[in-house]
Amino acid sequence: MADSEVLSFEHMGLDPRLLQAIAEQGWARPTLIQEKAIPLALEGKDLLARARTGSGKTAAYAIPLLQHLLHRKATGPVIEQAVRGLVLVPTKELARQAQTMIRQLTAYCARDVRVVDVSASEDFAFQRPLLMEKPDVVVGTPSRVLSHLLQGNLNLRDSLELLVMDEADLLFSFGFEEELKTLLCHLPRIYQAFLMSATFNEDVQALKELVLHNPVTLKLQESQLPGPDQLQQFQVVCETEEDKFLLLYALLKLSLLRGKSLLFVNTLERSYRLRLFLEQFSIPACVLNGELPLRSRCHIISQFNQGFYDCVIATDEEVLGAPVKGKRQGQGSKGERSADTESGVARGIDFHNVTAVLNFDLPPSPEAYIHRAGRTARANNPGTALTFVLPTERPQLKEIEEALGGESAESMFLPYQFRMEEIEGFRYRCRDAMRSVTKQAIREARLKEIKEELLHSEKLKTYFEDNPRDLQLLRHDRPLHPAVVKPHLGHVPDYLVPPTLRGIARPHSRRKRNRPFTSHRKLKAPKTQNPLRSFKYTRKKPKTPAASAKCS
Ligand SMILES: Nc1ncnc2c1ncn2[C@@H]1O[C@H](COP(=O)(O)OP(=O)(O)OP(=O)(O)O)[C@@H](O)[C@H]1O
Repeated sequence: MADSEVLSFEHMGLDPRLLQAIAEQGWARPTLIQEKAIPLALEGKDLLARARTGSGKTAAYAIPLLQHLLHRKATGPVIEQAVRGLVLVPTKELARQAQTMIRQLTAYCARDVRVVDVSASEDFAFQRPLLMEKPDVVVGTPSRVLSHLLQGNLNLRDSLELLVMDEADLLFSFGFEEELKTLLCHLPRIYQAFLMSATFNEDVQALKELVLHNPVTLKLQESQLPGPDQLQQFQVVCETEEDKFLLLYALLKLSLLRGKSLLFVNTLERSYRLRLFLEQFSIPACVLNGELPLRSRCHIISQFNQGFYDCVIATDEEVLGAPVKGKRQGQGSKGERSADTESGVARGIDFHNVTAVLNFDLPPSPEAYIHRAGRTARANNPGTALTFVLPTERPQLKEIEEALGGESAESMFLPYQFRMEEIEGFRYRCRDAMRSVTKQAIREARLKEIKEELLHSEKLKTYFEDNPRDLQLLRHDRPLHPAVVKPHLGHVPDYLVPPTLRGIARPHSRRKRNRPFTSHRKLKAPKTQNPLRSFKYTRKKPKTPAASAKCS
């Protein structure tokens, strides 16, 4: 649709205070899902909305929710203060993110619309008085909201008018089913409801029947991920596991991969393995997983968004409850979740300006691929996703490709041609580093990190509340296993840098601690800039062996 035909926020009949907040966000026009969903929601329709990752679904439900509340207060008879909006999300990080977005949108009407995230604190006693004040909107995970309902801290039966379920496909999948069903018994018979997600599965269908009444289904025709002009998707076949480590080493150590990157692995164990491996070369990285305390997780995300770290290693493995073997992400481990189990902590998180997502391990399902790759190329920003594939994993990659792009003749994954023989000189040091990362070292590192983060978490709670500036001194990428760090490996001798890369490789050196990126590094990558900048991809076989590794 041409720009001129896009319905603007100004023409949606929104409260001026909302418009002011939207303008402050710098959003010139609604995204496609916002343009379609907001008017329908304002008409009072139930919505089942699927739109691609990073397309602004949070505001697509938050804006009509807030408009409804503001309109109700401004025009109706004086009404009793009550909780009229409920936003359910599958993880605590998402609850925090949703609350933040709602707070930003209510910047000019904060007195009229109050929001409380009930997942933010472990402490029920702390939340009870907040809920007694009857905030207009409550945000939380189903289990937390249900606990408050059962304890009598929250009553929705007489007041709820609007229910939102974000990442709806996950809400049922990770054992929330029973809790959700019980929770729904505490809601009134009639309310407006929105179900939102980037991916739908049969659980969404079940939820739809439980909560929606004659909904409008918005399955936007756009693909589940941004198009190739915004998101470039590559795959690289690595012959062995060792090749994966070697290639990653070269990409990071020679700064062939520039900007902020998210590395995805399939298990917690792998995330620490990778971190300890990189650590030996003085390549700092944080690990982000659901085993860490919530405050640490949120702090890592916030620091990453502020530019403190180049590299975060994330896992979408379910933690604290045994992951269910052979189960796809987003598919039912129903009823098997322990009270605090959460799904992958990166799901739905709005990481800012990620230039590249690296699937160091092949995602276990097409849904997992979508949600991982969707952490880059968000809003209008460009991004790159690079997937490492072992020869035995080719059939799974094909499955992902077919699920995403159909059986179109042209592969959606561009081959990332890399001449591994050029980095053979690094193999010995990589092998050596891999050998140092024993199971014992991983166990110790994991334990150490948890202990440290629990300590941090307490500090974050008390001291840093009064000294927010000091938060910046707390880092999550310090070496976990100093005993295995080999200072000489931090240096890359010139003779090891492949001749074809000499002009472009910038051997990575550990940055000074406690410093975020200098301001120029915070800048977004220009649209045309490919973070995997040192190589060009070719759809056809290169004519000469060197043709695939051209300097940009
Ligand atoms: N109209 C808009 N114009 C520009 N940017 C926007 C607009 N609306 C939202 N955004 C930005 O887009 C980014 C992604 O938004 P959001 O997190 O809501 O995406 P999402 O669709 O929920 O993604 P996911 O499916 O991954 O959870 C955010 O940084 C948000 O500030």
